Amino acid sequence: MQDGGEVLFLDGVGEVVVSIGRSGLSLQPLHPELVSSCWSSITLQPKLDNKIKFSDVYAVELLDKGLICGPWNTRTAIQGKKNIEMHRFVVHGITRTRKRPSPWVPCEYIFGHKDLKTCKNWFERLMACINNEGDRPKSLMVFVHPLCGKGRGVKNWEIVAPLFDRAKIKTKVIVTNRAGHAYDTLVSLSDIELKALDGVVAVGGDGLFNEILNGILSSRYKASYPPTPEGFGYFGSNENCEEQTRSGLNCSMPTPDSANTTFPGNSTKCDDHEPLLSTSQPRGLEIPSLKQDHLVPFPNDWFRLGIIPSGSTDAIVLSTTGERDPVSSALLIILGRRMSLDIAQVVRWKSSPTAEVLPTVRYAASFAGYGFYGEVIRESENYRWMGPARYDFSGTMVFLKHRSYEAKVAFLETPNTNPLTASAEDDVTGAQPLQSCQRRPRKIICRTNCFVCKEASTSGKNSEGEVADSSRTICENPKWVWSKGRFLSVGAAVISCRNERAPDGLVADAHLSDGFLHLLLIRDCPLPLYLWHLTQFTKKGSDPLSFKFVEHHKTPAFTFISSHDESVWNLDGEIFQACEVSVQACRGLVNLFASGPEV
Ligand SMILES: Nc1ncnc2c1ncn2[C@@H]1O[C@H](COP(=O)(O)OP(=O)(O)OP(=O)(O)O)[C@@H](O)[C@H]1O
Repeated sequence: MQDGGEVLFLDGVGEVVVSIGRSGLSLQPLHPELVSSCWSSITLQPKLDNKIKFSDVYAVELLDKGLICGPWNTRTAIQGKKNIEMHRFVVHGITRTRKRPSPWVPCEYIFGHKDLKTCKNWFERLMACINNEGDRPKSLMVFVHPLCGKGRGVKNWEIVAPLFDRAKIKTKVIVTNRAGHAYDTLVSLSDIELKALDGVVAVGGDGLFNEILNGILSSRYKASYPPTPEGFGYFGSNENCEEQTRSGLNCSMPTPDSANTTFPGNSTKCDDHEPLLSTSQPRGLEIPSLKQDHLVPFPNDWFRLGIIPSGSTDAIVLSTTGERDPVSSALLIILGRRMSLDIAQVVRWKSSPTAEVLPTVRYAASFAGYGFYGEVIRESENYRWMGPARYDFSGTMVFLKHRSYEAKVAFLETPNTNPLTASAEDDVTGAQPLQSCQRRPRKIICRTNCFVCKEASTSGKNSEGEVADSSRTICENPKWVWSKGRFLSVGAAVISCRNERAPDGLVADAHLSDGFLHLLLIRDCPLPLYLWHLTQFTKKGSDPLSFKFVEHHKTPAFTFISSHDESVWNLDGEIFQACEVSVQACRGLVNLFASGPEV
């Protein structure tokens, strides 16, 4: 190779001078007059940029000797293309599809040279450059849910698996055979085994992702339970909980006996009706000890979770990438994109008013909802045979019942918790007409490189790359605010929860890692008004939270108490029976193979 680059043949372009820079390859066609713009419209061939960034190259391969096409232009199309047999190597990159700006598709640049040694030399140098791109995963565990969506899990994995092979990423693939399979596998994985992985990927929907999240965190994340308001809590009555009072907040620590009494495989005592619990086999699990030093503490800076969207809603993927495209998501994983994600820690104190107090921890990545949201999930279980259409059907049924629930909610007010809608006292009857709220602040939408999330995540890192656990010290001068009455629903969105029905999500300006929950309290109101509110979610750019019967509070934590017998919550689309819960946002608790929504 000479200074200033080397002449190689590029398939469809002809001779180009190729040189390696710090961040990518530069290409200069030797005969630009011969290069037609239409060559790039051939599938897999990218628009000819003068630069191929290493951060966008997901694999390099040496090919057998074969034909390389000359410049692809109108003249060659008429006269016939001049193909030359050469030694070849291929650079696999990504490009955007023409129709929409966002989804990524793989593309390839095939280079040729008459000398095999030259090709090998280029191949090795490029491999070294790609390997220098930090953060790319080398080993992943992949769970494939064969029945998710309309049975798309296996098919989607078959589509993207060759990309992982090409990128030389080792994948241990497990096709789940029951609910709870992924959870059990991850809980029983030793820390040494987990440490050998760069991440875990769900080929499924939000439910499989939730299972993986809980499987990873339940025994490895040790933190205080969420703060609770004065007068609430079972610290005296439960020997398993150590009372802690910090900054005027009640905080209790999960203990070996209490922290992990929740999910399929490790529930010792269960008064739930969660489908996961009934289908998994209970088994004795090692209970994590607080004194045990985990090799994989959470939060940390390296381990990541990924999703290849294949479910019926895929709200987590849509909210974190802006797309619902298995190939784009696979490329984000392979290229090692990273962003941190807040997680809601949900502690159930009681599953029903008469049940004994048994703190049970669950984690949710997108949403925790009660009332309407919980009922829809419970009802939809009766209509599984309908497939994803069951949500519309049961949603309509539950809507028509128009049930409201007596409940008390206390949330932490912080300087960031300015009232985003009408105050709780504004409308006790819930029967006021629609009115726009005057005080709603300007929405800052979370996007790729979001400055709001960046600010939050950089403030909590220590020198060893571990992320300081910031979820415990929530705010300096917290104040609990109570909201009581009859609610149609109570929900907490961790992220925007975009989905195909709600293009802006439940909360358009929710951020992926700012450390806050968006608490939505929907007070009882006449059915037509409730319908009006719900239909606003389906319209892009509308403001479904600007009704007087809707309270919207940005808060780090809240506590909920209902005396209703059949209280069910919806956690990331999965059922969770609970009448008393406390919830907190754990800022940046996990990392995701994503770079934020490009919306
Ligand atoms: N092989 C399996 N058979 C039955 N259920 C499974 C299996 N693997 C995972 N599950 C469970 O199925 C539930 C739904 O999974 P997921 O959300 O990934 O798919 P989905 O098609 O979006 O489903 P849903 O519409 O029920 O939310 C999860 O609780 C998951 O744990």
